[in-house]
Amino acid sequence: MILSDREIKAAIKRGAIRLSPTPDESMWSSTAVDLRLAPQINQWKRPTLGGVDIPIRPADEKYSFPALQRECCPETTITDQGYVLAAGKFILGWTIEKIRLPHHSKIAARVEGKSSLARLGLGVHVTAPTIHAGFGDRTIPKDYPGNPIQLEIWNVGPLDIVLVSGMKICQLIFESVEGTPDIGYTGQFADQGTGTSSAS
Ligand SMILES: O=c1ccn([C@H]2C[C@H](O)[C@@H](COP(=O)(O)OP(=O)(O)OP(=O)(O)O)O2)c(=O)[nH]1
Repeated sequence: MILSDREIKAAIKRGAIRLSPTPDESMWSSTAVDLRLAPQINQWKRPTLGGVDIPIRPADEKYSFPALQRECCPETTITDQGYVLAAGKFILGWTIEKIRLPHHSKIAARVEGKSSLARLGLGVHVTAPTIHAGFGDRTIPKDYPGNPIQLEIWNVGPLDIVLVSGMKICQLIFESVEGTPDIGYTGQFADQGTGTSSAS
């Protein structure tokens, strides 16, 4: 079941969802909360060894997706003039907001686009919107704010689109999970955005 704004705020209050910084009033709608674009973006360049072989990569950290991202997806910063995402281009971005979903809280989320941007051809993920129960919750300290969400930003429209740091870029939809998951989120992106993984 999708949580209403009231339920999301109540969950934040009791610590079942952590979202920081706290969204301002302009970021709320009835069943979602907007998130903003951080200044750091990453652009893919071709790997030196040719194609990408993620499906057959050994489970060794040095061959992992985060390692590939470190090697082939250098970071740049959006300037005050903004970043022009040309028609047909694809970059990775981050949300300013960090999120933590304690897995015992039985809440998961989905990151989705905003219609006003989608109508221009701007997308924020490529078929992978799942934010797992337990995301951002691997680090134990109670006051740990969680991790940012990485956005797969693409422009399929005919116009170049200027991305500005701090703009509302996507929205989060929260869902209640039936039953308590056995495990939290321990996948390869568990530490993303913390400075300890490629995706930071
Ligand atoms: O647009 C998105 C979607 C997901 N995530 C984060 C939250 C999610 O909990 C985690 C893992 O997502 P997913 O399960 O889709 O990744 P995977 O490719 O299956 O990797 P793994 O199995 O290691 O988790 O990545 C993002 O940062 N951005």
